Amino acid sequence: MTEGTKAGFVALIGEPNAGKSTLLNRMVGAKVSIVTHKVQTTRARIRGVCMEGNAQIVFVDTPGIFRPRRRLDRAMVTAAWGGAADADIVVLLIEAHRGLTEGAQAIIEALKAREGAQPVALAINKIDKVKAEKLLELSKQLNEAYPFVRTFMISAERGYGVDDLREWLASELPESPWFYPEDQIADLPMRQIAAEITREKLTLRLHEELPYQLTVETEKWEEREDGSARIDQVIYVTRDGHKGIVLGKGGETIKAISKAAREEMTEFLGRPVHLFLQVKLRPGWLDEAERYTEMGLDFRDGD
Ligand SMILES: Nc1nc2c(ncn2[C@@H]2O[C@H](COP(=O)(O)OP(=O)(O)OP(=O)(O)O)[C@@H](O)[C@H]2O)c(=O)[nH]1
Repeated sequence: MTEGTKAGFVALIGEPNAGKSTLLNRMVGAKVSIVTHKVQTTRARIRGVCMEGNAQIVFVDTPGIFRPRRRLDRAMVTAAWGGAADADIVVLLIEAHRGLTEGAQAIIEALKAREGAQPVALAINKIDKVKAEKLLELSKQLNEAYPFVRTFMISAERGYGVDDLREWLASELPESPWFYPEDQIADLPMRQIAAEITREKLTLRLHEELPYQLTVETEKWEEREDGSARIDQVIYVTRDGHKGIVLGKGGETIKAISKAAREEMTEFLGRPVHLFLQVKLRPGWLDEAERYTEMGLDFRDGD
């Protein structure tokens, strides 16, 4: 079907923790990206697709934009801006209670520096956390800082204002045939979704710096005759000492993580899953090109 249809790409940008994944999940109506309380959980460029009337909106959920220090961080930032560059519309998410932070200011400066760029809409998120007067003031301040084409006040978590934003995005998209079959919600391969699920459980369970230095890969995926799936994954750690932390006393930690991940995968796939996790030491993974490609990032971006 091409007659009267619209389709296009929307990039969600914002500081880490602004609520990009929550907004994406709310718009797409399914758990596509991974939401946790920790910052910087979105490493890969994940897209969700949603239908609004005759329009197909393809979201590019970008990693949080921040000041890059490490090589991996730099690759993430390039991926974030790469997503924005490909998009028809950019939506900048700002946290209502934090306002125009230094980080937000840096993003606005970067937006201004682009040439012939797409329209940028402002979405002030987490409005459930502030009073109305403060919102109006913030909206004025932000619109003075950048010529946003529209301003939306939303709460991604509670769903306030999200329908308006989605309807507006649909109305702005160009006429085009759809990119994906209507019932398809995410183009992220199942193996990668399964790895993201395990990584989310690790992040929730293990605190401080450690989760950041972990990566999960799905090594094998076997469809069984009884309708179940056997999934083998490897958790790579960068230091030998981390292995013990991930395994826990008597393997308790890894067992709990495995159970939680398996339950979520079973629910996601709608059929039984047998999950096998292994922990391996790979000191150099942060610098290995292959790992970056698995995460949807271009290694050269970090140079
Ligand atoms: N109170 C409130 N909390 C929200 C809202 N939207 C998101 N959050 C919370 O903010 C936190 C961060 O949300 P995410 O969606 O993971 O943020 P993100 O921008 O994708 O973060 P990165 O992946 O680190 O870039 C989570 O704990 C969400 O539950 C909102 O409208 N109101």
